[in-house]
Amino acid sequence: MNDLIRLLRLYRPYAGWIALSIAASLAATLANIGLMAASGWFITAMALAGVVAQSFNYFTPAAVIRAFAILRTGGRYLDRLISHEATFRLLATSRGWLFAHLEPLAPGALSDFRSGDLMARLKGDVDRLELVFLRLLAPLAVAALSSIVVILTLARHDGRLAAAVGAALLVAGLILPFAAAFAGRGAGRRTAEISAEIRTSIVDDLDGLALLQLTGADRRRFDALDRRYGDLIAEEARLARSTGFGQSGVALAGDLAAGATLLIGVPLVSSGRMSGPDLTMATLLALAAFEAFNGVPAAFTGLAGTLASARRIFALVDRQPIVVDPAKPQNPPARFDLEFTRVGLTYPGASRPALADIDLCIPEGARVAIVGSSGAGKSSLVDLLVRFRNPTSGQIRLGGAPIDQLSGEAVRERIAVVPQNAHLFTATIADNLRLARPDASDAELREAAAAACLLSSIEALPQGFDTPVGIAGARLSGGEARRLAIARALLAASPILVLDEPSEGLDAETENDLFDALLARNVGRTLILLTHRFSAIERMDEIIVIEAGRIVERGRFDELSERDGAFRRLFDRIDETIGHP
Ligand SMILES: Nc1ncnc2c1ncn2[C@@H]1O[C@H](COP(=O)(O)OP(=O)(O)OP(=O)(O)O)[C@@H](O)[C@H]1O
Repeated sequence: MNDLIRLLRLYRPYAGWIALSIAASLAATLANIGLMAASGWFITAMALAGVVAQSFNYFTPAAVIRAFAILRTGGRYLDRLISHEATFRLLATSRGWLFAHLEPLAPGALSDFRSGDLMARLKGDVDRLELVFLRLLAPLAVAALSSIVVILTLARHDGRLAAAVGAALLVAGLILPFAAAFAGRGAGRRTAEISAEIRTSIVDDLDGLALLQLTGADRRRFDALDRRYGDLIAEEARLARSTGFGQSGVALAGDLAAGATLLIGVPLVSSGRMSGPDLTMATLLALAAFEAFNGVPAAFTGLAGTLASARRIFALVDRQPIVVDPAKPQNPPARFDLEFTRVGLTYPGASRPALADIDLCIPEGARVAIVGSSGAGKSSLVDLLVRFRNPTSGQIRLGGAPIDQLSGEAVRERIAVVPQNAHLFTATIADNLRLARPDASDAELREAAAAACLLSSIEALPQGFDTPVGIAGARLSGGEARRLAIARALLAASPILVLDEPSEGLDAETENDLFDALLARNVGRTLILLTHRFSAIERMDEIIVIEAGRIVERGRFDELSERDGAFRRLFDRIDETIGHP
């Protein structure tokens, strides 16, 4: 119930549109009921007049029938127009609203969601939200309001007629749909869950299709998906049976109401308390009133699925971001020295800290390499630096300002990071570069590409900077993709540049050229390298060695190489594994 109320609150900005749509739909439904009833009355009255050879003014009823017919058509057209407009507005804002909640959660608070799952929530689950409005709220309101009009009209003729039809409407409008919804509630919820699971799997499988083929797991995954589709069809069949039970119940209630009208009305006509045409009108009025209830059982059985989708959306919206910006962020500093004071980080649920007692000062313009074996804590350090996470203890300062007093955006504008698997968008090379600076000129793009040793490769392409990079950069080699990501970071012109294994996948010559270019073109800019490669480390001002989350050694390359310490142990190990000179 709480979920339903919360869902209805989402509709509040559209209360006007919803009221308009209900008004148009009500006009069309009443016109339809009126058309049936007036036509019945008219035909019976004409027939009776013919039997007794009496003159009959057919102009007025004919005009009323025409008016009802026009109102019905116009009302239906308006109803479709308004309800679609309201639905699209609702969908557009719901998706925007959900995305606005998602954005501050990335990356930390979303790390346990698969991208397919997020996609399923943003698409399928949001789509289902409209159903409450389109199939439940509006039809139920129209059915209830039109029933009141029908009951009041019948009550003017005879109270028993009104009571009989009212009772049947109550059964058709509430009791049967509730029974159908109760019978189908499990199937409705499971339909939403299985649909979301299938969407998630499809996105995952498509992402990893090449790997699935390589490992021969594609057939197994396909069969598993097929089985889930089988489950979905079975649940939908169950749901359809419940809906069908509800709908046939509504039709039966309508027929029973018409029968009851005749049962009560015929004696009234015989005793002269009711005219023949009025009885036809009352009978058709009762029958037509049930048409408004046709969609109600489906709306009720669909509610469980819609609420399951709403719960999946609320679960996302209710997540708290890992890092919250200060209410009043400080002005960004003018200098860019980095200072870590006794910084520690323990991931939730972890038995040991990923980082502990990190004391580190990187002056503006310094060139520093941070090295350590896999899992030592290098990426965690960078996450803290760009405020993707807060340290569990200690403090980080940028230009003297505690970074938790700065907005995340201000920090990230000043610290550009190129992670190991930097994402490239499915767009052209130029589009990917301009993500960092939309107003960058062509000359600036060329300069950034040259600084990342990528210009000659781009110029060799027939479409140059307008070459599409393929899905997530699939048309580029690993080394090219990495250099494109570096060029993008260089274009951002942030005073601090952090590169995670920038030369991975490059041959020795290109690697050398890349570091020559990076060092020559970024004088004055702080450069932090996370790397295992000697050619890069040798040229850095300082090397910081991390082991199990702690700084265990630091110094210049020649000092550390001579010392029999952690640095030598680390690189002896790498030499053994990759046979580095
Ligand atoms: N989101 C997370 N939740 C829990 N533990 C994490 C998380 N991210 C990293 N860790 C753990 O923290 C430790 C440091 O990981 P980190 O990714 O910082 O290492 P790294 O030095 O960057 O490794 P690599 O060179 O392989 O990228 C590891 O033990 C890792 O398992």
